[in-house]
Amino acid sequence: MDIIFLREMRAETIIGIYEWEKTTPQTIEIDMEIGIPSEAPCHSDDIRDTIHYGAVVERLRTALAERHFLLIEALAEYIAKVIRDDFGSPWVMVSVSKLGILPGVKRVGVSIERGHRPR
Ligand SMILES: Nc1nc2c(c(=O)[nH]1)N=C([C@H](O)[C@@H](O)CO)CN2
Repeated sequence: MDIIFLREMRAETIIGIYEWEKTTPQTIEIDMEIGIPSEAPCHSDDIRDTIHYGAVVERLRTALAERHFLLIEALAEYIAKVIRDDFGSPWVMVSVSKLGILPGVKRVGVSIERGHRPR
């Protein structure tokens, strides 16, 4: 399967289980691997045959500005669902990191994989 990857996308969102986190936006970092439905764009050279990565980023930035989650797990699940349902990806890997939230830890996060990845 061919994969589009996006690394270290930063976004502002309300995320967290503690009271201060429910009012203060935090910067999160998102890494994505997005399976594309076919090899067609490699041959056609046509953006209509693939997933427009700019459209993914725009869609997620809008959603993250509006949606609030408690857990990074739930946020990662939401992102995976958007990519699969709205962009038609058969397989995604999504990692969400919080930066500098724990003393002595540069970043902490979760990675999830959804859908089927054909060999
Ligand atoms: N597995 C998780 N553990 C924790 C989460 C989380 O989203 N998933 N969140 C927090 C707090 O919001 C924390 O990031 C604030 O310091 C704690 N543990």
